[in-house]
This record gives sequence, C-alpha cells and structure tokens, in this order.
Amino acid sequence: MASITEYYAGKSVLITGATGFMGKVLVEKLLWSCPDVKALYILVRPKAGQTMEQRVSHMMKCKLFDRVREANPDFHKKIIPISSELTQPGLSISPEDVEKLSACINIVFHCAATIRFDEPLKHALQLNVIATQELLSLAQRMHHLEAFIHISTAYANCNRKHIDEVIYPPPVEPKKLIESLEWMDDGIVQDITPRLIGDRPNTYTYTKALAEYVVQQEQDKLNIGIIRPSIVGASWQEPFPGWIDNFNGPSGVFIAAGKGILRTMRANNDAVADLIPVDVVVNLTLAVGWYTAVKTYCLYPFKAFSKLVLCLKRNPLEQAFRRPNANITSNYLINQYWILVSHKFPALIYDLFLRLCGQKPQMMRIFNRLHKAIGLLEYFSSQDWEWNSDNISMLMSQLTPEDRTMFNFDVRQLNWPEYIENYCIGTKKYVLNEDMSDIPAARQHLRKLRNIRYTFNTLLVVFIWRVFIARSQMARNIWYFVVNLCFKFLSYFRASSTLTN
Ligand SMILES: CCCCCCCCCCCCCCCCCC(=O)SCCNC(=O)CCNC(=O)[C@H](O)C(C)(C)COP(=O)(O)OP(=O)(O)OC[C@H]1O[C@@H](n2cnc3c(N)ncnc32)[C@H](O)[C@@H]1OP(=O)(O)O
Ligand SMILES: NC(=O)C1=CN([C@@H]2O[C@H](COP(=O)(O)OP(=O)(O)OC[C@H]3O[C@@H](n4cnc5c(N)ncnc54)[C@H](OP(=O)(O)O)[C@@H]3O)[C@@H](O)[C@H]2O)C=CC1
Repeated sequence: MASITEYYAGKSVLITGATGFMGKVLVEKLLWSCPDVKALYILVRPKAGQTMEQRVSHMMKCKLFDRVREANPDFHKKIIPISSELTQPGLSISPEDVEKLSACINIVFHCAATIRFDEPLKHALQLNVIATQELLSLAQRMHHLEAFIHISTAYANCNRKHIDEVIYPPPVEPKKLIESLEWMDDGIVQDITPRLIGDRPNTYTYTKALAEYVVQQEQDKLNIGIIRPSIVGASWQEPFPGWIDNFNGPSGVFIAAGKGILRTMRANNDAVADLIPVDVVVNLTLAVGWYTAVKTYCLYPFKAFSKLVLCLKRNPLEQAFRRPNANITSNYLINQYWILVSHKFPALIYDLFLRLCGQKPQMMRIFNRLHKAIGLLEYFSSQDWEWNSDNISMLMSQLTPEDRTMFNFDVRQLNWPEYIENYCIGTKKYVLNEDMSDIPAARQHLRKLRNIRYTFNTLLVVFIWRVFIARSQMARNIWYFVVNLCFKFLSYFRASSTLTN
C-alpha cells in the first residue's frame, strides 16, 4: 500500500468548511505534508460583506499558513475556491463548477456544519442534514471519487452512555422529518423542538446523528468514512503548538476564567473534558481518507484535563476583571451559591461603580451571556461517556513508521499539562491577539487586583464588625468568647512547647 503522502500525490480534494477552525488546519496540513497533492477545491460562501475571493485571500495570509508560505510562496495556486452556499438547493454551485468537480475530485472531506448549540432546528437540519444529502448526491456524480469522509461528532449519540463504532438507528427518519418541517412555521418548530430532540441536549447533536444516518445510507454506492472527534481544542504540535482561533467549547471557558470573570462552573470532577487537539483530528482525518479508499468504518478519540488556573496565572490575559480562580463543582446548589457570590455580586458592585462614574453599566450583561454559554456546555462537562476506539488502533497498525510520525494521532504521547499551557497561550495570542510582551504588565494588573481584594475584604470585616458586633451585646459576648478561646489555645501551645524544650 502507498504511504499517506504518496496516496495524496496527484489527487484532487474537495473540502467543505475550509474556512472554519478544523477546515483551515486540514488545508494547511495537506499542503505541508502532501506537497504533491494536485488541487484543493474548497466550497466557500461570501460572508460579512466580503466576497469569496476576499475571504480566501484573507485566510491564506493567516499565521497558520506561515510554514507553507515559506516553503512554497505559490501555495495559493493549489487552492481553488468554488462559490457555494450550503443551505441553498444544489448547494448553489454553478453547473460549470458541478461539471468541473464531477470530472476531477478524488476525495471529499465534509467539515462544514453549524456547531452552535442554540441553532433553530430548521436551520441546523438544513445545514447539517440536507446539505450533507446534497453533497452526497454531488459525490455520486464524481467519476473518480475514491473516498467520502464525513466529520461527525463523538456527541452525536450522547444520549447513550457507551458508544460503539457503529451508526445507531436515527431518532427519526430524516426524510420524514424534513418533509414535516417544510410546511411548519418557525414558531411551531420551536415549540416542538424539545419533544423532537428528546434526550439529546441540543439541535446540534440531534442533527449530527441524523447526518450520520444519511451518510450511512450511501455506503453501498460510495466509500464512506465517518470521524467522530470529541471536543476539538488548540493544536498540539502542528503547524505550531497552541493554534486556536475561536471561542467554542473550552476556549471560551479558558478566556472567561483567564479574564477572572468565570469563577465557578458545573462539571464532573472525575472526568472534566474529552479534549482532543485539532492537529490530531486532522492527522486522523487524512489517514482515514487514505484508508477509506479501501475500507469503511467510523472513528473517534478520548479524554483528559488539568491545572488550568495555574497556567492562566503564569500567562495572564490583559485587563482581567478579577484574578483567575475558577472552581469546578458537580453540586447544583454550590454552583448557584458561587454564581451569586463570585459572579453576580461583583458584577453588581462594578456596575454600581460604573454608574457612579457616569458610565453605562455592562458587567451584568456580560455575565448573563457567560451564564447562557456555560449553561449550554454543562451537559457535556457534567457527564462521562465511554467510547469504543478499536478502529483507531487498527488504523495505527496499518501506518508505515514514517506516516506514524508525519500523521501522528497517537494522543498517548501527549503531555497534557504542557498542552494546556500552550492552549492558554494560544487563546491569548491568536484568539485575543494579545502580545506576550505585555505579560509583566498583566501580572502587575493581577497584583493590583489582589491588593484591591485584600483591601475590600478588610473593609468588609470592619463593616461587619461595626454593624453586627459593636451594636449588639450578644454579638459582643460571642466575640469576646471566641477571642478568649483563641487566647487560651495560644497560651496552652506556648506552655506545652516550653515544656517539650
Ligand atoms: C472552570 C475551570 C475550567 C474547566 C474547563 C472545563 C472545560 C469544559 C468545556 C466543556 C465543553 C464542552 C463542549 C462540548 C462540545 C461538543 C463538541 C462538538 O461536537 S461541537 C463544537 C462545540 N460547539 C460549541 O462549542 C458552540 C458553542 N457556542 C454556541 O453555541 C454559541 O456561541 C453560544 C450560544 C454559546 C453563544 O451565542 P451568542 O450569545 O449568540 O454569541 P455568538 O456565538 O454569536 O458570539 C458573539 C460574539 O461573542 C464572542 N464569543 C462567543 N462565545 C464567547 C465566550 N465564551 N467568551 C467570549 N466571547 C465569546 C464571539 O466570538 C462573537 O464575537 P464577534 O464575532 O461578534 O466579534
Ligand atoms: N469544534 C469542535 O469542537 C468539534 C467540531 N466537530 C465537527 O467538525 C466540523 C468542523 O467544525 P469547526 O471547524 O469547529 O466549525 P467552524 O464553525 O469553525 O466551521 C464551520 C465551517 O462550515 C462552514 N459553513 C457553515 N455554514 C455554511 C453555509 N451555509 N454555507 C457554506 N459553508 C458554511 C463555515 O463557513 P463560513 O466561514 O462561511 O461560516 C465554516 O467553514 C463540524 O462538522 C463539526 O460538527 C466535531 C466535534 C467537535
């Protein structure tokens, strides 16, 4: 069998979602490790006032492509953008482009999706299921197609505790659901959504489960591979450690904790997050693409976590609201207590301060958004799943030693504390665009916040003393009793240590 690099040489690859987090890393890795790949066709839509061409040219200037640009300044010639809006019939690809793609594509990587947890069902269905169906129809017209790789999620079947490498029966026949929702207005769909998604937490996991089934239906006609990554985080090694460009999942949590806003979160202390670096997922995806040309199956990865707050203190973010100090608890009431004391109370005080300074209050609004976002993650952070991953071991055993290094997806070699440190630095540098040279100033700011906290606590104690103790005889008696007791203890310890000496 050819090695992975040899396999992709001379191949034309179609990628959806290439402007997204994972898609960009996939494009970069293909160009870097498979320099003889013939062409990368990417489906792109105009967005936010930018044309397709402007978006692609902007994307190629991104720091992520530095090493590829250095090795081959003309690398952009291999990237061929195709205008496409996935929510439109026929993916709104022009007939000429359909012809072109049908004639040349060898491998399809389908990464595009809406990954929002609060997406209205109709839109999530349109993009995650109907667009997948449309892409599969297009794939069937491709004369030289060798593999169709669909990126799903490990949480597509999160309503189960143990998840095997199989496609489970869908919660509903996708075709019937699509037909029924077609005539309903958005209000009715919104009302029935909770009943439809049943024991899944959101429309995202529900529609991703339906998409897997839709893909499986084509397995007799196409060589299909399905990948189920868990929570995809910053890069481990490639193209450099810590690459991340979004607020999704853990990144938003790290940033909110680093800025001192997030102080409490509901999570299962034993199994915090099934985090997987994006470069590992991309290496796996390319290996699956190579292997699927021969065989069909699905795959997914694993779990770990640790000392985040220390990393955030070592690499502080600029202008933090408070010092990073986030606690995890699985207890609902304790979490609510800390939300009140550590989130809402400081926000109220700060907003009061802003009002007194004649400024618009803003902290409560920020916290309300944070609570919504964290609330949506809670389902995933408070539970544990067991995943079967025999296919990963099997695939690893098929790789040549060179491929095992070049397309490494063996996370057993990953040093998690080092990875989390790079992840924190990555969110600082690449998501928030903060400069590392500002770290001394950020540390100074944290010291200032600590002093403010000490001063505030001292004033609070004095206040309590004045209000409750100095004005009540009973409080005074209790106070004297406590002080007396402490004094006696001290005298006892002093006496006993003198005796032992
Ligand atoms: C405490 C100790 C630490 C413990 C660590 C534990 C970590 C556990 C983490 C558990 C994560 C579990 C994730 C499970 C993932 C499943 C995996 C997948 O398959 S799928 C993949 C997973 N999928 C996901 O993770 C999707 C989850 N996200 C969503 O569904 C939505 O973003 C939303 C509903 C949360 C907010 O909607 P909405 O309010 O409408 O807000 P928009 O989105 O429209 O953004 C508006 C603006 O705000 C910006 N911004 C956004 N977030 C944050 C943030 N946290 N902060 C700051 N800023 C943020 C954003 O950039 C934008 O800026 P601009 O462009 O306007 O300038
Ligand atoms: N991130 C994660 O933690 C995980 C992700 N996954 C899966 O990985 C895949 C990629 O995720 P990720 O890269 O994080 O997601 P992103 O949100 O970063 O990227 C989504 C991509 O889909 C494209 N897209 C969305 N809507 C349309 C549309 N209407 N027409 C054309 N293109 C569209 C986006 O294009 P545009 O730039 O134009 O918006 C973007 O390129 C998804 O299938 C997701 O389900 C699975 C597990 C975890």
